[in-house]
Amino acid sequence: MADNTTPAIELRGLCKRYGSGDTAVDALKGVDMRIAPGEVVGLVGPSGSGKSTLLKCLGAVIDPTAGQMFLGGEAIFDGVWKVKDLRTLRRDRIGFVFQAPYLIPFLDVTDNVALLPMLAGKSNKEARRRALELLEALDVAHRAKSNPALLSGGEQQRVSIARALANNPPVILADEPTAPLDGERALAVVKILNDMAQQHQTAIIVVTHDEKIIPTFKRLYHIRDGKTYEESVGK
Ligand SMILES: Nc1ncnc2c1ncn2[C@@H]1O[C@H](COP(=O)(O)OP(=O)(O)OP(=O)(O)O)[C@@H](O)[C@H]1O
Repeated sequence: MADNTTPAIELRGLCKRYGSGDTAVDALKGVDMRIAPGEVVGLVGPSGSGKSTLLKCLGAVIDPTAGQMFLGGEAIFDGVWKVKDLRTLRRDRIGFVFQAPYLIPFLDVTDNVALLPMLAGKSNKEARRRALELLEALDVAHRAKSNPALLSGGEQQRVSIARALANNPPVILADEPTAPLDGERALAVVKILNDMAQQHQTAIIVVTHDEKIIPTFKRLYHIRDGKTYEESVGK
């Protein structure tokens, strides 16, 4: 990453300890990371190495124990949370894509995507316009009025990506987003994430075990025993 860019995400010495005393587990032991706006990086590591813990800290779902986290140059954690309203931080500044799409079954596809902008204060009409624009971009607009359960796995995952992008967050955290998809669909999802990152200058971290997509990352972070190691693949 170029040194003169303010990173979209920066971690300095991030630590997470679960529990205390004899049973304490140090899941993150001083993690450093810098990710530029528009960059998509992979995060790989064996089971139990700390991948989920890192995403949960970054997503403000759990509290780190020590270290610093910055979003767009702003310290959001520095030993303690520096932002008062973590719910708003999660809603407006971080998009999540999970292994399972977790679409709401009683809302149609458009409303699944429009829900977050509505919660963020957009009018119904504006939120639905934004949702349709994203569904169009993700090539799933023909399913806009469908019940999500009727979509294929690949279509559902594209809808969940549209939902993650709906509030235009500067950061997207994707946890095994291609795990249930076959090779072609997995690569299509990675291409969408890369295109979206470029178009919107979104920084994206993709946690993955998926051998099909690992070679597509220009930068990979390996995590082992709570420490990260960077690999520049230089595609
Ligand atoms: N709530 C918790 N309480 C105590 N220990 C935990 C908790 N969550 C995770 N751990 C421990 O922290 C370490 C890192 O776990 P984490 O789930 O972050 O790994 P991971 O790399 O995501 O693993 P996987 O690929 O299997 O999902 C492991 O030793 C795990 O047992």
